[in-house]
Amino acid sequence: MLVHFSKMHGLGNDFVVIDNVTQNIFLSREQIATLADRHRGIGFDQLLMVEAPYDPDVDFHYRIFNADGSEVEQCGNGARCFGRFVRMKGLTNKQEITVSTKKGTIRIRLEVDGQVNVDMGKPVLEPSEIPFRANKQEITYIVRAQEQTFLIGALSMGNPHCVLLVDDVESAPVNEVGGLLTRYERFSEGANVGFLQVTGEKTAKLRVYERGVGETQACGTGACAAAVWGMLQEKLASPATITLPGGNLEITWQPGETLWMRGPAEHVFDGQFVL
Ligand SMILES: N[C@@H](CCC[C@H](N)C(=O)O)C(=O)O
Repeated sequence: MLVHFSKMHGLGNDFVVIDNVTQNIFLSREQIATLADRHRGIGFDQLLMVEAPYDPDVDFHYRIFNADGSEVEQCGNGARCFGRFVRMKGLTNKQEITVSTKKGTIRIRLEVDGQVNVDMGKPVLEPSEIPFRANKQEITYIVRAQEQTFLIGALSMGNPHCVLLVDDVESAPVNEVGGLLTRYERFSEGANVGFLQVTGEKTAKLRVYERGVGETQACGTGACAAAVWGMLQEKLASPATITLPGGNLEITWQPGETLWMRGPAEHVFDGQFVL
């Protein structure tokens, strides 16, 4: 069987996108991990599946798989590529698309300048919903892992995030500490680990060690989570420009409101593989 796909990226966070509205594809965890291999497969950080809606109030359903084959709840850079993909493939002619995901519904707005703005929903701060095992309703915690102590922010954008404030993001131990905290026991589902350096009232730099992948060029939900954490601590103001290794995202949020994430989405090539 031939599977048609598009290779896309959002700030270098790269994807294989499969139209499962007109195709009927099932991939096992192992098959996804093999396809994600950058030496023996196509190579990608996440695989995105565009599906027909289950709910009549939305336009599409969106499934997301990490490079290790695990299915996850949300992907911000992927959401922008999803919006560009469904328009490019003629699956919709709408400028604003409503999409259900494993955790919640997002709204994707295709703007005239080519940027894509996504209503990512409300950040979740309750520990029981992150899912972070803590009993206090706070978002900054002191945690100990492998005899080291960290001050972390823990919150969810549908998927779980941990954020650490650093003085210099370039020299931050992203692989070492990211690799440790992504599996930290109090995150029952694991976590994406962001290293945030605030550089101005509305600017910050960020590197993210993604759960199920490792460090990526950019993490959209990571930028949302880090911006929210910075704003709640009054270290950052909205709208904030978050600079990731792959480029900039603009995050607009006020407490109690839904969060908007704005940035680019690029198509690289179309291809086919045999299943
Ligand atoms: N790259 C993504 C996040 C993808 C999922 C993440 N690795 C997880 O396991 O939650 C983004 O742009 O948000």
